Amino acid sequence: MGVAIDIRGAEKRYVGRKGETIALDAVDLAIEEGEFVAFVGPSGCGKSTLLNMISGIIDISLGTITQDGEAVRGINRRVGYMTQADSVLPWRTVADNVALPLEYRGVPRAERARRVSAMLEMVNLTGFAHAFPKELSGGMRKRVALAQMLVYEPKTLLMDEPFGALDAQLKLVMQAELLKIWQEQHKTIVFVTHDLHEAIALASRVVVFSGRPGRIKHIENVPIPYPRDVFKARFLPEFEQAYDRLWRELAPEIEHGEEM
Ligand SMILES: Nc1ncnc2c1ncn2[C@@H]1O[C@H](COP(=O)(O)OP(=O)(O)OP(=O)(O)O)[C@@H](O)[C@H]1O
Repeated sequence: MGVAIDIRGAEKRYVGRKGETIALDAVDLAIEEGEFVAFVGPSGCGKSTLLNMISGIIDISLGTITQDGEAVRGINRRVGYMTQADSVLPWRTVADNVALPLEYRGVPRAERARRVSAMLEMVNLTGFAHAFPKELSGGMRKRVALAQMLVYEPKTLLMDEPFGALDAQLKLVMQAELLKIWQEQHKTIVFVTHDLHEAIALASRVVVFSGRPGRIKHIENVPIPYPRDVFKARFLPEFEQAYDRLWRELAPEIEHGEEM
């Protein structure tokens, strides 16, 4: 197993009307192939900025990010990205939404149909191929977004609070499904969340960012073996210990809020 994503001295400065904002400062992190890493930190510490830089949507100001040994320049085609707002189009059916990334890549129609139906089966949406997004529940929409991200088989998944809007029970169901997919398909996952329980239940490492400018403050290895049961994991003593350590690191950052 090698390094999937290598972040070295990463810095991001935004220049706006009010002057310059240092969103991220001197971030060093190597994410191994097949790892599940969670990012936590106060609002505005640059978590989304870092995902955007890994995906190549925005440029890095200083430092380097490499994916599979190659510097990320421009859109990074090796990652699948699920942002907070899902990209499900209301005028397309579920199947046509899932097919979208394959259409962009010029995959022929027959192969598209085959891959879309396999993907819908994987996310338990087979009976909804011809439904429109407005006919779906919140959880089903998330599954469409998940299928859309997975359909072109990226090795690395970037997920920015993908389950943030779901109720607690549905969140657990989606977490369990994601862990299953991660284990079956040997993906590398970088997962941003505000929910410490979610970070510990899913990730092998939890990275805590400080308030702005975002720096890595602490990295916690979660000593809970896989396969994990997200429903039961939180009752393990290892979970509670990890939670205590992480909360001690995170709480002061949240209390200080953003440095204005
Ligand atoms: N395009 C931009 N122009 C100027 N400043 C920006 C821009 N995008 C983000 N910022 C600033 O950079 C900082 C980091 O933002 P970012 O969205 O990455 O944080 P975050 O940790 O993902 O926050 P949240 O948890 O609230 O989603 C914030 O202070 C934000 O205001």
